[in-house]
Amino acid sequence: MARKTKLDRQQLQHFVHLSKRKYRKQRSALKSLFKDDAYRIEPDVKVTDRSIFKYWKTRHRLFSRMQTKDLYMTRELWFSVTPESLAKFAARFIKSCLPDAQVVLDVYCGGGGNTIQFAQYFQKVYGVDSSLEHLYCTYRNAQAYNVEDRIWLKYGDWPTMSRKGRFEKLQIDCVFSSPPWGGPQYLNSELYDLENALQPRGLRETLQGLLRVSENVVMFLPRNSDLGQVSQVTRELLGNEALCKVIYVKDNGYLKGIMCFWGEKFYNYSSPTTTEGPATENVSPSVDYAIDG
Ligand SMILES: C[S@@+](CC[C@H](N)C(=O)[O-])C[C@H]1O[C@@H](n2cnc3c(N)ncnc32)[C@H](O)[C@@H]1O
Repeated sequence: MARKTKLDRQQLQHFVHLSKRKYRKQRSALKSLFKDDAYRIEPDVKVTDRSIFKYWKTRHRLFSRMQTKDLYMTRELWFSVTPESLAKFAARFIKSCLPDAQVVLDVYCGGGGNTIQFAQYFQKVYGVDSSLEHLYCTYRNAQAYNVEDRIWLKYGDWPTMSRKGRFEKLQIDCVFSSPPWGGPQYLNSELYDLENALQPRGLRETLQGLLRVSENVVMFLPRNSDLGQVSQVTRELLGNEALCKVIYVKDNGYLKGIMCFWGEKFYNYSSPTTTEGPATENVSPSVDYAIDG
């Protein structure tokens, strides 16, 4: 079947504001990406870049449809897409805790690992990223999962959007964020410093901005994150009695990171999930689980 490679008017609608005059340059760059069918990964055609070969070998863990469909990946996305099992877990857990939720915002949406899974469970998903190439990949990947009609992508720098109060009036039910961890060296130190190593802003500023959009916030953070900082920031921003649920998430038996949940509906929810894996640390005010997605 012929692949649709042109960006048409209907598709352009899903790139919020890009039809505006001030985004002329970005619109034309986006058209070129579509026209060139850029960053396409065909099933079973080996990647030539040796540095990403090990990621390519387990590509089905990133996107299960990579085995049968064309997906779209920049070099950076090979290292940073949330594995599908974890993205699915996050979407399902949020849906269980917030059954009436309809609108989710995915800040730092990358190649759509999370956006696509959210779109399977929620009516409308906004994705924000400062890389036009990544937004393009998100849209293409959403097409492979037939959920492109539910996603709305906004190009730009999140700290700037946050400062300007973008998304605050849109009645977002839950905001998810998977910020850059600063490359593979995030594991170099025993304890990951959430104020100084997290990109492009530290935990306090990031969480503060996300809480202005919704009272339900989820962040995907390194597994060696300093939970003392999580506790401190939670208390500072939400009061001494506030809680944050921290879930250790695994993919294929490997610990991939932690998911931090802020919002009453998350910590009052008792899930029928398994609790295997590393010993749970009771870092007040956090509640920890280990879950294999
Ligand atoms: C870890 S990746 C997100 C991966 C995503 N959850 C997925 O599954 O594909 C982080 C993303 O943040 C984006 N980013 C980095 N700095 C940004 C900024 N200042 N504003 C918006 N997006 C930014 C990067 O382009 C990258 O796509």
